[in-house]
Amino acid sequence: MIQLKNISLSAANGSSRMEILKNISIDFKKGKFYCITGPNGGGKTTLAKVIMGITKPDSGRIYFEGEDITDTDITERARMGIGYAFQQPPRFKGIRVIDILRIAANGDKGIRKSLKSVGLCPEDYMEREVDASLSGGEIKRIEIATILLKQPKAIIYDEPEAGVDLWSFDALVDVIRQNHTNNQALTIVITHQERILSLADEIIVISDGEVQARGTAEDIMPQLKSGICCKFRELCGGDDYAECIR
Ligand SMILES: Nc1ncnc2c1ncn2[C@@H]1O[C@H](COP(=O)(O)OP(=O)(O)OP(=O)(O)O)[C@@H](O)[C@H]1O
Repeated sequence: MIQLKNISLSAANGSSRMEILKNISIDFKKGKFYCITGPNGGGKTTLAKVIMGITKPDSGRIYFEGEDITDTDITERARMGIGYAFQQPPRFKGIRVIDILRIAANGDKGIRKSLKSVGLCPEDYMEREVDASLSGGEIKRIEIATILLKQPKAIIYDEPEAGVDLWSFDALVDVIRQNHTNNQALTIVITHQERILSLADEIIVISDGEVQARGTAEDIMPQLKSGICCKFRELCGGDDYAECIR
């Protein structure tokens, strides 16, 4: 459904250039649940931004449902049915929560339900502005409600757990899982959380701009836990993965 072919990207680093993504090729299949994990700074968010059309790769091609979308931007990709929940969602001063939900839903249908599904009381939030007054966890949940209303064919969540309290986290994981089961959308979650990783049909480990390992949760989880996953032992100095990313 989404195919990445030989994606490379570098950025200026003083007088030289730093390779952020190194020749990444991944074929994300329709209806599957993927998790992308790996150490901080490994290239996960950059890869998500390349898929969404926020960042253009130096080389390589991106395909969606067989169509080459490399030269399209985020608006076109969203229109085609690719949704992205930012690691740090943007804020819009002067725009109310209900306004962005209405745009997503193309009307009022399902708005209240979507807010409730992410654990927010509609009465408390619909008239609030999507500005700095919302906490990190609140804006993250509102963004997820927006994306679920759009019902994209493919959804990328960038660390949905970030800033969300433990109790709400459990509910949020259920929302992501249920949406995946009900809509059979392609789901890609960038995460460090074992609870989400364990839901994956496939886990892709990205470190140092490269795919270091991939496989089922059954295959990869024990490797992540014992720190023997490819370069992790080297990166962690022998500590286990959980310690490495803490
Ligand atoms: N525009 C840029 N210019 C220079 N360096 C960049 C740029 N964007 C990303 N980087 C660097 O590329 C590397 C990968 O960043 P990225 O945000 O993709 O990592 P990540 O795996 O998502 O990390 P985290 O788990 O902390 O979210 C980092 O070293 C980051 O500093």
